[in-house]
Amino acid sequence: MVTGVPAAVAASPYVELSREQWRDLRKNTPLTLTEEELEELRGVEDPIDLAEVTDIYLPLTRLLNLHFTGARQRGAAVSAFLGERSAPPPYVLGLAGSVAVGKSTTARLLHTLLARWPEHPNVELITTDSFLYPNRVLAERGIMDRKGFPESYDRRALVRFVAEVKAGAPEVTAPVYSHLEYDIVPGATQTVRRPDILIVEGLNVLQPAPPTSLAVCDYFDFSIYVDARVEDIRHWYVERFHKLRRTAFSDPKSYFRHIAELPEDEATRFAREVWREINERNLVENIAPTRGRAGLVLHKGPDHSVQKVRLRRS
Ligand SMILES: Nc1ncnc2c1ncn2[C@@H]1O[C@H](COP(=O)(O)OP(=O)(O)O)[C@@H](O)[C@H]1O
Ligand SMILES: CC(C)(COP(=O)(O)O)[C@@H](O)C(=O)NCCC(=O)O
Repeated sequence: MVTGVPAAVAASPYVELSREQWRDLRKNTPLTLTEEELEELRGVEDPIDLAEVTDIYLPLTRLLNLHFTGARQRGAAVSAFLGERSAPPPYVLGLAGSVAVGKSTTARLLHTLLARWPEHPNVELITTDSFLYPNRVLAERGIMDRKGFPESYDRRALVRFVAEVKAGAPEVTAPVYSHLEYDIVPGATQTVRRPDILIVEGLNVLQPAPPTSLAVCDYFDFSIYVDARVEDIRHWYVERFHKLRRTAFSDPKSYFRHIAELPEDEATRFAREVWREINERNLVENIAPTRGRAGLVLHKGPDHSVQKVRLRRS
């Protein structure tokens, strides 16, 4: 095979690119973040490095910018046909993957990088945890240990939210979930105001719709699945748990404040159990089976660096 040419995956709509092949597709996309800005963006939680931004995320924003432009042109063609002069609808980008695979980190980076393009300065981000049922409802239904499974979400409210944004509503509001309190915050809302791009990040955003209704992914212009080996994700989950134990869990408002006082080995045991009984099950049963629906799959190695990219051609 000629090197540099992406491999077509046998009997699959994807082309597979190595990290190097993908990196070269950055072409002349300018570097839009300095080391200082990256520092500001990553905060204490995200030790993402600049090479990862330049090699992986800049080519990705170039692809998304081209795709966005194509979607706008298609929208304009339909408007011309209808003789309308309406504003173009927001471009909706879905971002899926396991708990702890790095979805929030990827979403935050894309948010910042995409907003630097003149064609789409107004980027909004919503995470599907906003549409989890409050703990009271989960407890009433006996599914407190199923948080993150499809049935723990108010899926109709989520679909309605994205449908309204996509329809160009001037203001659409969503509830707010607090990871600290491990619950929906009563009365709190966030508002999305006609963005150029809406990023919808969550475990189950690629789940197909039940018969006779629509799913949130029916409104996506493009979608990304963040992938890694289960053993690596488990390790990141436990590592993040310990990091949180030293920081957020010691807050008196934290749902997990009792964990901050546990000895290290007991906390590890607890984190592994939550991983195994909730998050890994959800990954295997519900999340991983949706990977083949994504427009792009980013496959990470054990150090979080993206090693392989699969891009759907059709
Ligand atoms: N590119 C990266 N480089 C280094 N660490 C990362 C990267 N992406 C995520 N992480 C770390 O992995 C853990 C899980 O990432 P996070 O974005 O919180 O996952 P999710 O939103 O999928 O639950 C966090 O501790 C985060 O800091
Ligand atoms: C809040 C989550 C369900 C993720 O929600 P998402 O925004 O992906 O819809 C997840 O982070 C979570 O809390 N899972 C429950 C098990 C656990 O505590 O790890």
